[in-house]
Amino acid sequence: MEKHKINPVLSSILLEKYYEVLKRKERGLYFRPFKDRTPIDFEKYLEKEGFVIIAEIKKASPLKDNFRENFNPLELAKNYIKGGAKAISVITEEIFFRGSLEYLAAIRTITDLPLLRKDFVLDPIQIEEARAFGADLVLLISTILTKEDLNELFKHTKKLGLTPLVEVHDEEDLEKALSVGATLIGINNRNLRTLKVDQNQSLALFEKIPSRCQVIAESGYHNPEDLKPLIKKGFKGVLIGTSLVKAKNPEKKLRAFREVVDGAKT
Ligand SMILES: O=P(O)(O)OC[C@@H](O)[C@@H](O)c1c[nH]c2ccccc12
Repeated sequence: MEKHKINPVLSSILLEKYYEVLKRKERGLYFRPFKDRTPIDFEKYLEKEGFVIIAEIKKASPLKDNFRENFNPLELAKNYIKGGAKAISVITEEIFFRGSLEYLAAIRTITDLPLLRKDFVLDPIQIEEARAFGADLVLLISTILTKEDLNELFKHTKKLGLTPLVEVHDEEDLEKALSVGATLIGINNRNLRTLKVDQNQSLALFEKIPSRCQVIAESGYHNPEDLKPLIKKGFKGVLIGTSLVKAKNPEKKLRAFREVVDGAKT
């Protein structure tokens, strides 16, 4: 696939998002349950934590419908908390991932852990939503944004007191992220143009990131042993979705990942 040809699934998602943004702008944002809450400074939080596991609430994906029977986002979040998650990522995209902003707000009522709004953010109004529904962090995906848009969204996120997690997949994405001043970077092992996952992507791209940045590895982690090379290299954390959501016992699965993290400390 040519570099700039966007995957048809991704272009459908982006089209849906433009439409959602238009609807939101027309309707306005009236329900703002957490508008007075002070968000957590996630970069400071990371400095005092060791390697963190960010556990993701992910009902489905464009490639796989419903990862678990009887999906209950609150139950899952409780399992993650008991299993030792240091932050929770909540996918809020509704059509392809079957997520919801409601899940985000509901989870905020049961925990003080940092929460990430995971969506395809194209417009500042989505950052206002994230803040209103209890998020601390917002994912900004470098691949789908121009440098100008990334810059505007990055500044807006900071202005609202939230932390931008800028997601990159390759050097071109990274160059954009660094040019807007990103200091918290997520390397997605999944190429959003081909949808293929390669764990080596994180390890390779890490080398190109200046040491002032804190780096999180994202996607495709199923085996606890896979965290060892990340910890050794100096990653600050990992984002895990599918393997936890699919697990019979997500709390136990998370504990297995945690054991590798705790073991690496000694
Ligand atoms: O389910 P996985 O392979 O553990 O991956 C989680 C997370 O990295 C993935 O859901 C993700 C990373 N970047 C995204 C952007 C949009 C939607 C989803 C994502």
